[in-house]
Amino acid sequence: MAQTIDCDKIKELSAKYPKLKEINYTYGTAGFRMKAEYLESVIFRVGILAGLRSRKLDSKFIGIMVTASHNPEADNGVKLVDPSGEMLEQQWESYATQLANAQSDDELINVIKSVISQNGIDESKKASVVYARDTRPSGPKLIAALEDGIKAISAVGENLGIKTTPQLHYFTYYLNYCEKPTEGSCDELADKVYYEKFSKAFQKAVGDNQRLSDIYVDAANGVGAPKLKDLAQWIDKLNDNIFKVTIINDDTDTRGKLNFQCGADYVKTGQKPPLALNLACEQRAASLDGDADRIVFYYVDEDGTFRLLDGDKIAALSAGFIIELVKTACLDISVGVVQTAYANGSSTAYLERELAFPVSCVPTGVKHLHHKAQEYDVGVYFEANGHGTVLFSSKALDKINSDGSRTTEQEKAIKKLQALTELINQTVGDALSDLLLVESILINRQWTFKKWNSVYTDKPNRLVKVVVADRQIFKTTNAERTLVEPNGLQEKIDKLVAQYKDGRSFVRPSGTEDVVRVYAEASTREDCDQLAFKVAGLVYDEAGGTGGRPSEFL
Ligand SMILES: CC(=O)N[C@H]1[C@@H](OP(=O)(O)O)O[C@H](CO)[C@@H](O)[C@@H]1O
Ligand SMILES: [Mg+2]
Repeated sequence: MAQTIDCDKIKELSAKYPKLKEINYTYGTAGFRMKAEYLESVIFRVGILAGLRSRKLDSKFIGIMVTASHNPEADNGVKLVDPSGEMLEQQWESYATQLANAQSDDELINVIKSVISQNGIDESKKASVVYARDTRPSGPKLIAALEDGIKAISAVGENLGIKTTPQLHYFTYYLNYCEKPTEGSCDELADKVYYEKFSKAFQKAVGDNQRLSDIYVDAANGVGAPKLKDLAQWIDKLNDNIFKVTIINDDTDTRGKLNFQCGADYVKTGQKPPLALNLACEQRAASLDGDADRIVFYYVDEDGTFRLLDGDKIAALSAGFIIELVKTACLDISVGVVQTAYANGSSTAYLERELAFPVSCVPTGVKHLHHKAQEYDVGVYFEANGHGTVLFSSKALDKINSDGSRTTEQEKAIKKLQALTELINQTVGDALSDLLLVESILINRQWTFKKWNSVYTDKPNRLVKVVVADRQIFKTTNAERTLVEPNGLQEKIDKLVAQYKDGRSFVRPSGTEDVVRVYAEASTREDCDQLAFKVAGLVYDEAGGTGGRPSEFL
């Protein structure tokens, strides 16, 4: 008789992690994310769900990442990763929410049984999961809860220890689809295959070109610091004169430092460098976030102005380079770009009008961008905040990797494209892979940051948070650019927007924080700030603002 789930074992282990009655959990854009102390029961149950998903998918490894990315150090979170390294399938997000909210152990068992029957899961199959965490102090305790969940569902778990989120995504794919050497721990192997792959591809992508000036990388005092250090050493071993990086904010030991006044989110939101980084004119710098899946670049120009090269600029740089190679190689491959409403209006205009790319706008959250990008032969997607990657379809890969008689120039372009397909982490946006991608393009083009920045000029923009009593009352449509509810609010926003030249503003509830976000852009900084302030004030006054009313920008 086929083995069935061991309800007693589940109940016994679950008793260690009772659900907090008052909390309603939701698997949102970033999985589950909140104060770490509320997460033990959730993470225990995520272990169970991963086991079920693995059984459903022929015992393939399911990935689990424990991280809260750019959130404050006291927060934590968890995300599930599907076998090919992509984000969890949508239907299973709702199972995750149902499991997390089961109030009693009996209810938990019922949800498990219902997932099993709805999916026709063979309970006797082997279940395999692979998991990692970032550097947060709450990580070890949550990993212990996860391991109990894995045990409860009788799955086999591979612990990768401390990794970046994209490393976990890549290694989940690797375990399922690449040949795995038998010796050595998975923890070490995950680092080795990652460093080897990306350092070699970088070497290939830069070719014989001259290196550029040194670059400072702010690692947000997170996991990106040790991993980038190792990766840079691997690159050095292949070519010690091509990439000189100085890592700052690399303290992963001192409490309270993670993401504090540093990191990609701080820099992008504040449009200023991390604290304690005094940039000389045109000194190149970049910031990662706490789990190293996002990156933004920046410098200060002659008159002291801070210049941010965000996800939109990364998309423009990479799409522009790729299309040039595709054209030189005379390949019949379409390249499209996917953005969200937060993309700067100038970037969309540049991509559509000057580079003639098809550009789509989708709701916030990488999964939406990723899915849309899969519709192109080559899909370039980046959120403005610096999270993104490039996807090469199998059609594109076949054409890039096929043999044929070619001119020397075409051959060179093909080789570069091949190198890019290896250099880009196609499972998910990856700050370290994106850093190398940008660096290799700039090296090929011999471009300074200033030159890169000059491809188009960002419209002044502003992102504001408004705290309201209930953000769930905000409902949007049109890829989140239009409010449907609260009733009548969109018309009022439209009236404000119409008062500003090139004005654009939209309002949506955050999926990761208990706030409503207001975005505004206009042709001048003054207009933009005024528009953002007015829309934020409108939201506060008309939709249950609490705490302080948004203040004007100084
Ligand atoms: C404006 C903004 O940057 N929003 C971020 C943020 O989502 P919100 O739903 O806006 O809280 O976190 C997401 C997950 O990291 C990221 O995908 C998204 O881009
Ligand atoms: Mg992140």
